[in-house]
Amino acid sequence: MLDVRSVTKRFGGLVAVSDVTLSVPEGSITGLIGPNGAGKTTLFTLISGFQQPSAGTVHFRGEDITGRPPERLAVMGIARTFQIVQPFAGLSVAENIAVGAYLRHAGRAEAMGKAEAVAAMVGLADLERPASSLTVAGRKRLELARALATEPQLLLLDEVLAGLNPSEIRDIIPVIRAIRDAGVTILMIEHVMQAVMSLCEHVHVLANGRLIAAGTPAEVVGNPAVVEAYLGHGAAGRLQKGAVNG
Ligand SMILES: Nc1ncnc2c1ncn2[C@@H]1O[C@H](COP(=O)(O)OP(=O)(O)OP(=O)(O)O)[C@@H](O)[C@H]1O
Repeated sequence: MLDVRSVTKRFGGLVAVSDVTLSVPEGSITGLIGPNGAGKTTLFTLISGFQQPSAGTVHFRGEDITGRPPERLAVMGIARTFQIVQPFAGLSVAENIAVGAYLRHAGRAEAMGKAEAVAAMVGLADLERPASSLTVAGRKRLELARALATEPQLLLLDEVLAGLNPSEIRDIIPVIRAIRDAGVTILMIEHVMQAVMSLCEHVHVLANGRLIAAGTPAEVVGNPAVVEAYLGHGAAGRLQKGAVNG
């Protein structure tokens, strides 16, 4: 469904994303992991049209979409969430979700109807309350709902679990799986490995802007290059020695 080919993004002298090639199969939940500053969010901004790549191309369903603006990509069926959740504080929960629904439903009644259906799917109740009164977990669900209300085929999730406690994470994992089961392909940036392990069929690992590993979650967490990217040079060897000695 999505093909990222040799994509590079430079900010002056800094290469935030360096020659990254990856694909996301239709119907999958694909993970994108890596240490802080690896270039994950930058790669999302390039796929979703918020920034232009310095080099490389992005194809969606075989069509070159490189550099197209986010609003055109939304119409094509690509939606994203943001790491820092910023609901319209003066609007109700339902109205916030309807903002996304207006993409495909011109009338208020229709957009609000769509918002209610999406809210039920992500487990948001009490839709008339102001969005500003939601807890962090509620805001994360709202962020998910706003993107879903645009009726995407491809959903890019940027750390939807960040800031949640373990029981909130356990509660939202089935919601993400249900979204995929409803026909939405998902590419997710995630630091919570428990979620990556349970949700993703395939994971790509970025470090210093480069793709350093790809495979099933079990394969990548056992990959010495991945262990070193997270824990520092020589860590894989030290861990192995510790395991043998211990
Ligand atoms: N607009 C920008 N201008 C200059 N440098 C930037 C810009 N956006 C990102 N960077 C730099 O690019 C690198 C990659 O950042 P990015 O936010 O993509 O990493 P990340 O993997 O998403 O990190 P995290 O897990 O902490 O969110 C960092 O060094 C960051 O400081």
